[in-house]
Amino acid sequence: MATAADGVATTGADGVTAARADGVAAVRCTGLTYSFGRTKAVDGVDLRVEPGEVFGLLGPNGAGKTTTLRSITTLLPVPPGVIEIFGRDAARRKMMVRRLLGYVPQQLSADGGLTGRENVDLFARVFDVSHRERRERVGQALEAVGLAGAADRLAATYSGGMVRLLELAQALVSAPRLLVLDEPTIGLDPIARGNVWDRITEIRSATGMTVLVTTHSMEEADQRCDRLALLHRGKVRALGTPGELKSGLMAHRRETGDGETALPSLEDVFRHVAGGELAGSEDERGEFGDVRRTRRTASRVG
Ligand SMILES: Nc1ncnc2c1ncn2[C@@H]1O[C@H](COP(=O)(O)OP(=O)(O)OP(=O)(O)O)[C@@H](O)[C@H]1O
Repeated sequence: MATAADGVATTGADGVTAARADGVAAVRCTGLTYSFGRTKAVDGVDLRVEPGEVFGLLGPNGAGKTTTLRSITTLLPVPPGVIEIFGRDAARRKMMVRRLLGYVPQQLSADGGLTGRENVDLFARVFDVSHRERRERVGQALEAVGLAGAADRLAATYSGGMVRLLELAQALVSAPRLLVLDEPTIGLDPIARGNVWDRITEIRSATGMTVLVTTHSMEEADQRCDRLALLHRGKVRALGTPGELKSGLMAHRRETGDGETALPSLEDVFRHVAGGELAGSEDERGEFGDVRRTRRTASRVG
């Protein structure tokens, strides 16, 4: 199984290989550590996300995924030399780094009392999109996520899937090079989930944008991500393409002769890596697979 945090993806958008030639990573974390009081949320994470890839961060509840994303997006303070975004130090050049990023947090970032267009326009102003370009960029972002027809309706009337797409448009309006998504499909039904991912995939293909995403869905991770890192208790426990992770576990099983010969699933890999903690779905830290959380994006807009 691939465990080195500096592994290189073998799959990705057409632009990836060329973009890698200059050796500058989209995201590079070196020994990222972050504590909340006595809780070490992230504990020495090394990560390298290549330009143009869809990189998934997985792990049980409390593994440190959101803290990692919030550090990368400069929302949490990190010392110089720990995080670089496209070669820029996130601590020393915070504003420059922020201009390269689009971020869709877990928490609701759309205002139900505004129309879809007004919501996206608000983000365009916050991200300092020039007045001259703003109208066109807002229209393009709404078009890219398939909300052009609903743009002038109040967001409060949107379905949960439409709200998530609106939040995606908000993050896209500044034309970021790195799109950071914290559980973009949580609380959505399978059709809405597929729709959100289809849009992300289309936009990535059209722009060559790098996507860093957290998800609890093994299926999404397997089908939609070029490479994955499994976080557990604040550390990277496994890293590689979905295929590498699965074949790595299969090879390990053969070596240890545990009798299981079928190709493991991604969930098997994570159970193997995180051990018994993933088994009890009632355990707050161990919950995995389909998260049975009650958060619903639509009701949050209300
Ligand atoms: N603001 C905070 N104050 C105190 N502790 C926090 C805070 N945010 C996170 N933590 C703790 O840090 C650890 C990592 O949390 P984090 O939210 O990064 O995990 P996660 O993998 O994103 O979990 P989830 O899948 O539930 O979103 C947990 O133990 C959590 O309780």
